[in-house]
Amino acid sequence: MSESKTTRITVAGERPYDVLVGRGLLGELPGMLGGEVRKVLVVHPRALRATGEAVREDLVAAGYEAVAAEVPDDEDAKSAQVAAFCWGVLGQASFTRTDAVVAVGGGTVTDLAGFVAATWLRGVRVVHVPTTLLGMVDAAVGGKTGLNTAEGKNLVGAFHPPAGVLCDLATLETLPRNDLLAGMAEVVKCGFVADPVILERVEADPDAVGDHASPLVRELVERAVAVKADVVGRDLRDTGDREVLNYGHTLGHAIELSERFAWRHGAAVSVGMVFAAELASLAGRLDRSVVDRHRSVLGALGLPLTYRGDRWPQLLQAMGRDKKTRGDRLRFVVLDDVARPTRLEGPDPSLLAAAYASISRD
Ligand SMILES: NC(=O)c1ccc[n+]([C@@H]2O[C@H](COP(=O)([O-])OP(=O)(O)OC[C@H]3O[C@@H](n4cnc5c(N)ncnc54)[C@H](O)[C@@H]3O)[C@@H](O)[C@H]2O)c1
Ligand SMILES: O=C(O)C(=O)C[C@@H](O)[C@H](O)[C@H](O)COP(=O)(O)O
Ligand SMILES: [Zn+2]
Repeated sequence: MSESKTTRITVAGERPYDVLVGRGLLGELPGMLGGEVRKVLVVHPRALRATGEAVREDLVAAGYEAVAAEVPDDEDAKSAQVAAFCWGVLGQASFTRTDAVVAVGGGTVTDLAGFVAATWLRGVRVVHVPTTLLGMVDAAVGGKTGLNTAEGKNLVGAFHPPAGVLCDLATLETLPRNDLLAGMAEVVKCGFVADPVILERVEADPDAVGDHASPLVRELVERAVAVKADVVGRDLRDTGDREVLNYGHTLGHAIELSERFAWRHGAAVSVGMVFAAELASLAGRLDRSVVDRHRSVLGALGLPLTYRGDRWPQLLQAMGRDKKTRGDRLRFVVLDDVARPTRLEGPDPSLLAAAYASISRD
């Protein structure tokens, strides 16, 4: 894990692909696009206009016909309207099945661009260039794509693995600290469900976690990508093992809807993990010390641990639309211990209310 070299993590599957972690990785883009590609759509958010344009110009200089699609920042990118705008650009430029999409941005942009690539002509190649920590450690890896609807988070989507992922750590230089720390919620998630060393590293030096240039951040990116690559390599389509990556998301996604998508995803997942830990403890499965550890690790990163008490009825309704729900039976990823994830199926409503009471505030 040296600072100068590039780390390659391969994701297994029908078409294995590489996630590269390092600095100055854009030169790898043509290799990841593959020999057949002639046209490339570069999808980027408004905030990254200069970066998106630089990527487009590099591709033109490398002999591609490259066009850009600038999309809104944040969750506004993940809508059917924005996907339709991208389809329009692809259609106007006559993209064929041997052409490709490149996503340059955070998780919202990789989710959108991945969905556009999954649906254009029923599937063209996509390469992700994540520019947020969350994008690098989670959203760009694994092939889940998604759009939000008025009723909830990621309710529309497809499984469409990328041809490759370039995690260029230099892009984190401009990322606001709050966004870096929100992304760390997903890193901590990987620690709780699979890799306890992540938790030990964060506990040992929480200040370094907020410094994008620290070697610790690089190690955490590599560890989290390794966890995700291992899980999605075994269960791309979320039929079993992959559910563990949804730890904290049942309540987390409901909070995002309740906040009309104004909260960062990682912040909502942070509260969701504390809730899941309390639930597991009340169900007699998880030791209190591990619940306390959730609060101390996430709290040390300045992530939220509580949510509004008055929103419980709406949250409960939104959780009914979670993808793990079967019929009217809510299902939660919970822990028996650190790195021992399991499921809690159809918990009693009083248990859910008690767990929520322990994380709610006025
Ligand atoms: N598909 C998956 O497996 C998966 C996994 C985890 C999260 N997600 C999704 O990812 C999304 C969250 O992603 P996110 O936290 O990256 O949010 P985001 O994409 O909204 O990015 C956060 C903000 O940072 C800006 N930004 C991006 N890169 C920047 C940079 N280098 N410098 C300065 N500003 C920059 C963006 O324009 C945006 O305003 C959610 O929609 C979530 O559902 C998907
Ligand atoms: O990759 C997965 O699987 C995950 O659950 C990772 C999550 O961090 C991510 O937020 C994902 O988009 C949630 O998926 P969903 O199926 O609950 O929409
Ligand atoms: Zn997530």
